[in-house]
Amino acid sequence: MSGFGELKAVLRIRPFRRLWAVLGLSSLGDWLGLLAASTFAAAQVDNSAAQGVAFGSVIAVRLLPALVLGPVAGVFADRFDRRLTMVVCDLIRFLFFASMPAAALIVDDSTLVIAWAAVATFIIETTAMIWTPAKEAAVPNLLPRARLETANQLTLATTYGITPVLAGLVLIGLEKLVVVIFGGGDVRPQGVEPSEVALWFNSLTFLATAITVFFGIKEISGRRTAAVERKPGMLKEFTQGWAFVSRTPLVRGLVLGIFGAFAGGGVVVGTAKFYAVSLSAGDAGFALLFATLFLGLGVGIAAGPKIVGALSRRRWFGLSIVLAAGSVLILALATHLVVAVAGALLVGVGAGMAFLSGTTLLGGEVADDMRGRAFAFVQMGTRVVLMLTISLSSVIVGAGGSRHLNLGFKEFEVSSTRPLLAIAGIFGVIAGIVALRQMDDKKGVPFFADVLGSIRGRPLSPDEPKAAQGIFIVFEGGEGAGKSTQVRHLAEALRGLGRDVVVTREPGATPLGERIRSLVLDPPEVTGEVVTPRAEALLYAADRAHHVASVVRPALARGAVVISDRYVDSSLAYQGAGRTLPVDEVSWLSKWATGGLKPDLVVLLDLEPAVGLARAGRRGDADRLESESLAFHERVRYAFLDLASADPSRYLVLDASLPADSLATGVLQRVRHLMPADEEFDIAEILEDVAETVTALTGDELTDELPSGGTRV
Ligand SMILES: Nc1ncnc2c1ncn2[C@@H]1O[C@H](COP(=O)(O)OP(=O)(O)OP(=O)(O)O)[C@@H](O)[C@H]1O
Ligand SMILES: Cc1cn([C@H]2C[C@H](O)[C@@H](COP(=O)(O)O)O2)c(=O)[nH]c1=O
Repeated sequence: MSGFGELKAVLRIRPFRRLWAVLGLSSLGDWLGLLAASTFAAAQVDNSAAQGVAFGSVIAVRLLPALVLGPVAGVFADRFDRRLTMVVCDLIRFLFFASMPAAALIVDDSTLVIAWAAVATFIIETTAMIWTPAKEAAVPNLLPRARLETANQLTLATTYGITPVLAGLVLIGLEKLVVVIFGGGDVRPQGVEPSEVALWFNSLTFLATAITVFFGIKEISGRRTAAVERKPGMLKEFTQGWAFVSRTPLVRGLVLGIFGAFAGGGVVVGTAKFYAVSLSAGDAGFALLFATLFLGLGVGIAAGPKIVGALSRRRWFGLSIVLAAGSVLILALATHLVVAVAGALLVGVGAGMAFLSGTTLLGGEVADDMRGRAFAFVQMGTRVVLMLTISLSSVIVGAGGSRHLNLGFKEFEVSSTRPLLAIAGIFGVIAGIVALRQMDDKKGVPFFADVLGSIRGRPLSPDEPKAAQGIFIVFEGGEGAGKSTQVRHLAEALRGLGRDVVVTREPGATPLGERIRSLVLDPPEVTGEVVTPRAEALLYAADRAHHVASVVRPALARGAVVISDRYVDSSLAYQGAGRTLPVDEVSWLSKWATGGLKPDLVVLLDLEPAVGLARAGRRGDADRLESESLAFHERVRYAFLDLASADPSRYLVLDASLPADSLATGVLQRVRHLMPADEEFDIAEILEDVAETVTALTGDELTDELPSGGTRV
C-alpha cells in the first residue's frame, strides 16, 4: 500500500480518526498556550528586564511539573478510566486557560496577574503530564497492531509539524483580527489583547476536546472492569512501574536509547548558537542548521519506514540512535557549513526515526496495564534530560570559549562546542549500541546483512534451533556425478555401524515433494507448459520447506544421521547460476524455507558436465533440467565449486571421476570426524564391504580408470 493509502486506511478507523482530531486540537492548544501564556505574562509589565523575567518564569513553570509529577502521572493512566482521565484533564485545562485573561480583567495588580499566570500554567502542565500518557496508552487499543506505525507517523507529524506552524499562524491571524475589530493598542477595550484572545480561544479548544472524547470516543474506556477492583494501591502501582522499566530489557533499552538521543539533542540545541559562530556562519547559519535539523526530523518520521522496509523495529530503533549520535560527531568535526548542514540533516533523520520507532515499540509491545507508566516515565525522563543538557551545555560552552591549537604544521581555533559535541556523539553511539544489545530480537543474525536485506525487502530471520544430536550430511554435484551412489553407500556403511540413518533427497522425498518433482522435472511435452525460472525456484523452495519440516528436522531431533541427495546449494547453482536468477534472492528464499538449517557436511562430487550427462543419459530420457545446454551445466558446476571454496570447513570436494569405492573411502574418512569420539569407526574394517556394497547398489562394474576428461581434486 502507498504511504497515502496507508494514511487513508488508518483514518478509516473511526475512534482513531476522532482521537487524531482531538490530538490536533489539543496540540494546537498546547502550542498556542506556550506562545500566548508567555507573551501574555510579558505584556503585563512595561520594562524589558521585567518582561524577560515574566516570559522566562512562565516557560520555566511549564517544565517543573515533569519533575514533580512525572513519576506518578503514569499511575493515573494505568489505574483509572483513560477516557475519563483525559476528559477531566481537558476540562481543567479549559478552566485554567480561561482563568488567565479573566484574572487580567478582574485584578488590577500586574504582579498578581503574572503570578496567577504562572500558577495556572503549572496546573495546566500538570494535567498535560497526566493526559499525554493516557492518550498514548489508549492509541494502541484503537487500532490493529499493523497500523500503529502509520498512526504514530500521523500523530507525530500533527504534533510537531502541523500544529506549531498553525499555532503561529493563528496567533498572527488573531492579532490582525483584533486590530481590525478593536483598532490599535491604545484604544482597545480590556481583555481583547491578541494574547488574551488567544488564551480564550485556547481554552475553548480544550472544552471541544473534552466533549469529543467524552461523547465521541467511548472505545477508549471499557478495557477493564473487574480488574480495577483487584488492583494494588497507588504507591504499589508506582513502584511496580519503576521496577517494570528497570527489569524489562525492551523498555530498558528503549529508555536508554531515547534518553541518549535526547541528551545528544540537548547538547546540539544548547551549543547551536556558539557552534554557528565557530563556523563563521552567524545567525543565518544558526537558522539554517536548525531548519535542516527539523527537516531531517520530518524526513525520518515520514520516510523512515519506507527506507528500512521490513527491518525489525527493535533493530531500527538502535540503528536510528546510532545514526543520530554518529551524525553529531560529523557536526563536531565539520569545518565547513555544507558538511555541518549534512550532519544536521542526518541528526534529524536519525532522531525522527528513533522517535517513531520508539513510540511504536512502546505502544505495541508494552502490555496495556503498564503502558501508561512506561510512557509517563519516558515523558518525564526526556524533559529532565533535555532541560539538563541544554542548560549545562550552554553554560559550559559559554564559559569555555575557544582555544588556539598549534599542531606544528597547522594552527586551529577550536571552539569548546566541538569537544562537547564529540562527547555527546560518542555517548549517544554507545547508548544506541547498548540499547540495541538489550532489546535485539534477532540475536545471532548478522546486523548489516539484515539491514541491507530488509531494505531490499528480504530480512534475515534467526535460524530455528537445530536438534543437537543428529548429523546432517548433504551430497551435491551436477547430473550423473554419482551422488545417489555415494548416498546409498554411506547409508549402508553407517547402518552397519548401528546408526539410525535416514536417506532422503530433493526434490521428491515426500508425497507432496513427488508431485512437485514431476512439476519441475517433467518435460513441457508432458506438463503442457514451460515452468518459468521464478516459479521453478519457488517450487524447489516449497519442496524444501516441506521436506525439512516433515523429514529432516524430525529425524535430526531423534538423533539420526540424515543423508540428503541435494539441498540448498542445488538451488543456488541451478536457479542462481544456471537460470541466472539473483543468487542472494534464491539464497534468502532457501533460508526462509529451511529456517536456516545448514548441513554439517556437504560432499561435493565434482565432474565435467559432459561426463556426468553421459552417465545420466544411460538411464534413459533426459528430464527438463538434464536437457539444458552444456553452458548451463558448466555454470552450475562452477557455482558449486565457488560455494565450496567460500566455506571450506563445511565442504568435502571430491573428484567424481574417481572410482566409486575411492570416493566412498574419502567420504567415510571425513564423516568419521563428525561422529562422537566414542563412536569413531575403524575404516579399514568397513572398507572391505565398500566395493561390494557400491557394486550391489549401482548394479555397475566400477572401474579404477578415469573417465575421459576427468580431473582429480
Ligand atoms: N564414480 C563413478 N564412476 C563411474 N560411474 C559412476 C560412478 N558413480 C556412479 N556412477 C554411475 O553413474 C550413473 C549416475 O550415478 P548416480 O545416479 O549415482 O548419479 P547422480 O549424481 O545421483 O545423478 P543425478 O543427479 O542425475 O540423479 C549411474 O549409472 C552410476 O552407476
Ligand atoms: C534440489 C534442486 C534440484 N534441482 C535440479 C537438479 C536436477 O537436475 C534435478 C534433480 O534431479 P536428481 O536426479 O534428483 O538429481 O533438479 C534444481 O534445479 N534445484 C534444486 O534446488
